[in-house]
Amino acid sequence: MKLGKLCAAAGLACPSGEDQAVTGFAIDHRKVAPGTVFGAFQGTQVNGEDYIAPAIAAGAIAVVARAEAVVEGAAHIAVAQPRQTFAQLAAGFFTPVPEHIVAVTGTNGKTSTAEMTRQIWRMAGERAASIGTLGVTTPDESVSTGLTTPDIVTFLSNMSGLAREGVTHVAYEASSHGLSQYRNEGVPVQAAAFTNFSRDHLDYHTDMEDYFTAKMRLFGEVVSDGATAVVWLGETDSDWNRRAADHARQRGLTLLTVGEQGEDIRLTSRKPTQLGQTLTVEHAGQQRQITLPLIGAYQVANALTAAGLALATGTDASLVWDAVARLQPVRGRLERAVIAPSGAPVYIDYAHTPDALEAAIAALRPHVSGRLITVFGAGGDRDHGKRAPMGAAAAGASDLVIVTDDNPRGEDPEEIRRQVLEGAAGASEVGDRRAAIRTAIAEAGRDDIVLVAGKGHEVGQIIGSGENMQVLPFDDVEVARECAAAIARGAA
Ligand SMILES: CC(=O)N[C@H]1[C@@H](OP(=O)(O)OP(=O)(O)OC[C@H]2O[C@@H](n3ccc(=O)[nH]c3=O)[C@H](O)[C@@H]2O)O[C@H](CO)[C@@H](O)[C@@H]1O[C@H](C)C(=O)N[C@@H](C)C(=O)N[C@H](CCC(=O)O)C(=O)O
Ligand SMILES: Nc1ncnc2c1ncn2[C@@H]1O[C@H](COP(=O)(O)OP(=O)(O)OP(=O)(O)O)[C@@H](O)[C@H]1O
Ligand SMILES: N[C@H](CCC[C@H](N)C(=O)O)C(=O)O
Ligand SMILES: [Mg+2]
Repeated sequence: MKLGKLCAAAGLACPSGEDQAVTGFAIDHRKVAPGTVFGAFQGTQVNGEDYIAPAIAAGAIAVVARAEAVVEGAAHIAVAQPRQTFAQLAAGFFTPVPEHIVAVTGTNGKTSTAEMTRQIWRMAGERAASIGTLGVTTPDESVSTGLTTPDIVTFLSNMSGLAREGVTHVAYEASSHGLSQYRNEGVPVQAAAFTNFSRDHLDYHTDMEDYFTAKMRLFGEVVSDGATAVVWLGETDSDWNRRAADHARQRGLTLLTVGEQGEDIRLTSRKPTQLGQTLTVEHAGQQRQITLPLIGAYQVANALTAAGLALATGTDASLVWDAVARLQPVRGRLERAVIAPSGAPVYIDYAHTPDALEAAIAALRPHVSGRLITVFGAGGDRDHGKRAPMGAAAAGASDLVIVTDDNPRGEDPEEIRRQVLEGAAGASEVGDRRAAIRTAIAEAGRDDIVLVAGKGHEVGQIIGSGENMQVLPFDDVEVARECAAAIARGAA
């Protein structure tokens, strides 16, 4: 494809080299091959503009960068917002893309909602995929990308790769980092959902308003004109969710509200049963009773939001509601790893914010007659301010709390635990995560439940950063099973 044609498709004037053939796109100079368009971005660690000369030496034919950047020997596509322009240009190259694309944002519930949307489509007979924290999940396989929102080149090449494999429906997870760095756009988005909003990532965003503004780019700029915005409006009023709905209205999107206070999919009752919950839902003038085979109010929110997304892409309503009743658990989200020798079930959950810990504990509470024992920690090199509130959320709602390590990265694990413990009155501390899980399982009696939170589907403990970073194999589900087996054998 010619550079001039790609520029024209993105509505840009091509400064030079119109007839040159573009062979690919890269944002890292080490991935540049002859014929590549290079995006030079100012990052959090380094300035990509410093790599323009080596990128050109490696064969870049055009560079998207600020006007101030020095570009010699290649076309300089000079713009104020290089990340956005690069995404628009690359979108013309990575085609075609699946016909039905939806996105999910919010502090918690993005992965679950995207994955459930994929499941609903699949059960309705569509070839569907999802892109998010769990990686790229297609009808045939699941491949990890390492980030929730991959970089823009990986994102767009995945989209066009999926279309070539015959995938017609994709749900992707739009993290606030991804949205503010223009890592997930350039494709027509037919519908987008907003799940909820609470504290996270204030190491990256200056405050909650800044974090919210990043998320609202989804409704404001990323979705197509005339798209549908699916907004969760739960039992307890959230100003953030109301504001998200207002943003959607202001943009002229079709608003589909879901939840106890939702108008389009209204949840009128929810009764926990032993293996799931019975829901009464009103949609399109009909009342339906649905048996959701998952526990936890939070999974109801995600399942109904996913139903809203599927409906917005034209999936038949009766197929959608039948599928909701057959949803499979999402890996690492209230996943029951094992039943301890005492009879206590051990659940693994990805809760890593104060709000998520509260939601996960509330999900298990109706199922405990004894004590709820929570094991968790907070990630290193991430928002410090959420640590004490996480401690408070866990201590406030559990009967016993063990604070442990969760990806200390470049920080001193003891100091992270200390910050968590500041909010967790009465909690105990066991730094080694395996020992903490073993202690909790050994302590649990027949009527108790153990919740191990923070890592969910993750399979490694990240220790150190930069060149000293190590990922030690660690899977909460496996470790819980091993500890339960060791306790059963009477091993110390
Ligand atoms: C803070 C953050 O979001 N960083 C991400 C961001 O990096 P950045 O733009 O700041 O990049 P940088 O390292 O400063 O480099 C600047 C530019 O120079 C380029 N470069 C750099 C070095 C070099 O030798 N040559 C070169 O060309 C880089 O490719 C980059 O374009 O863009 C990179 C490429 O897309 C990401 O890999 C990187 O993720 C880092 C590893 C990360 O840990 N991100 C986490 C915080 C994250 O993004 N998490 C979110 C949300 C989590 C959630 O679900 O809640 C996610 O979406 O995964
Ligand atoms: N709708 C919800 N409301 C509140 N908490 C939730 C909700 N959905 C999920 N959670 C909690 O958040 C955790 C993470 O869920 P999930 O992975 O779906 O969210 P996410 O938004 O993708 O997270 P991340 O930002 O890390 O990618 C769950 O394990 C659960 O504890
Ligand atoms: N996507 C989230 C994952 C956090 C999971 C937790 N295990 C941690 O390492 O903090 C983040 O990067 O903040
Ligand atoms: Mg996620």
